[in-house]
Amino acid sequence: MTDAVAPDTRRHSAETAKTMDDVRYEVDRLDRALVALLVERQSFMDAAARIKGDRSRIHDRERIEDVIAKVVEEAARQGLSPSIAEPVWRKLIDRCIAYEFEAFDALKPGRDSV
Ligand SMILES: O=C(O)C(=O)C[C@]1(C(=O)O)C=C[C@@H](O)C=C1
Repeated sequence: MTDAVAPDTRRHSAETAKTMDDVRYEVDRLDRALVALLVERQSFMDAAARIKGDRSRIHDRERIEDVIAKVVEEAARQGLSPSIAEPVWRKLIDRCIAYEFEAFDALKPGRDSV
């Protein structure tokens, strides 16, 4: 009896993919991995909502530009197109801020600041 996991014979790289089924199998696999990373990122919005005492600190323009600058630099280093990286992260942060406001208000109803 072995507990070895059977290799996934459908796996491809971008170079070995021959059909759109091959491409979509990989895109779906990567999307699942991205969702898992975003769930982890989202969990830190819950933590930020818990830690920030003042509702006005949720939207932090200076930190937003710091995050974007770091992402754009890392995207260039790893080869992600800047025309994907910057707008995707701006939208992601925008949605994370909305989520953080909801989490803050659920945790601290009626609290504008402490
Ligand atoms: O760094 C923070 O203060 C966060 O809450 C995280 C985050 C982000 O999504 O990266 C979200 C809200 C802030 O306005 C800035 C950045």
